[in-house]
Amino acid sequence: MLPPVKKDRVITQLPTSFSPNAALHAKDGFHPQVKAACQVQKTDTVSFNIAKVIVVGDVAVGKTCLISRFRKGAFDKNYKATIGVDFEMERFEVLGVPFSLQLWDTAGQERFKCIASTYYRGAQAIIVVFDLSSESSLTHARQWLEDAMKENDPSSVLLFLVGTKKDLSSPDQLVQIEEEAIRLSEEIKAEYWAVSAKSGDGVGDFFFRVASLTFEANVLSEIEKSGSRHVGDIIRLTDRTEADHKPSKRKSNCC
Ligand SMILES: Nc1nc2c(ncn2[C@@H]2O[C@H](COP(=O)(O)OP(=O)(O)OP(=O)(O)O)[C@@H](O)[C@H]2O)c(=O)[nH]1
Repeated sequence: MLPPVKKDRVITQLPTSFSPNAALHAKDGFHPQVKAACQVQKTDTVSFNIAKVIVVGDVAVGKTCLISRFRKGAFDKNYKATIGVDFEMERFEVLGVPFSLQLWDTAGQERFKCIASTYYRGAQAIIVVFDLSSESSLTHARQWLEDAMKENDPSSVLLFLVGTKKDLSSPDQLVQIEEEAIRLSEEIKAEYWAVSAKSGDGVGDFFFRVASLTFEANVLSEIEKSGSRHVGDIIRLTDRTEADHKPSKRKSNCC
């Protein structure tokens, strides 16, 4: 039996995007069909609803710190490279329905890239991270995205472009790099966010947005697949047990 979802992980409304290109993603709230499906479902019939999220980007851009800041509210200034992939699960409740994000933190180091890429498949969201104080990490973002997309269906994956280490840049430096980041995010149809794992700025809002949008996409996809007119069945159709989604660390011979 899983413990109840923490009170500060309860989502009742679609969080606003604080992205500078928010207009691109503006929505009044959750899709009406999603709200209807959630209203009639009985939470005791629901076990787990899960979205796989992969986090990619250059070495030391701050992928691990971004996840730790949200999950543990902590920031570690010492760099410890991710070896291959790390996996974390964060539980939410969205519109009364238990929902989890499987967060796959992949290594940015070239020598681990091959191992990490074997975990890209089946993602519902891809978070491409770059460092706001490093132009080259933004230039490489496109390649990270292309590699991650090779393993996924572009029509069903949500994309986020996240600039980290906002605390390190002056407003003038930020304007310059953000211009390019916003241009890229519009081109690849990603939501752009600027955050700091050190101060926590934007981190919570960002993950709440990821959880809400992936939840909504999951339910809508089930509605479409089932063609069901009985919205009460939708949530039950999307039920997946946590056990069904336990990652199996596959061995790879590719590196
Ligand atoms: N000032 C500042 N430093 C940060 C921030 N986020 C991460 N760092 C620092 O950047 C370094 C790398 O952070 P990580 O989170 O380990 O980077 P990573 O992208 O996971 O690295 P790999 O696992 O090698 O791919 C660490 O020394 C962090 O303390 C931030 O928001 N602000």
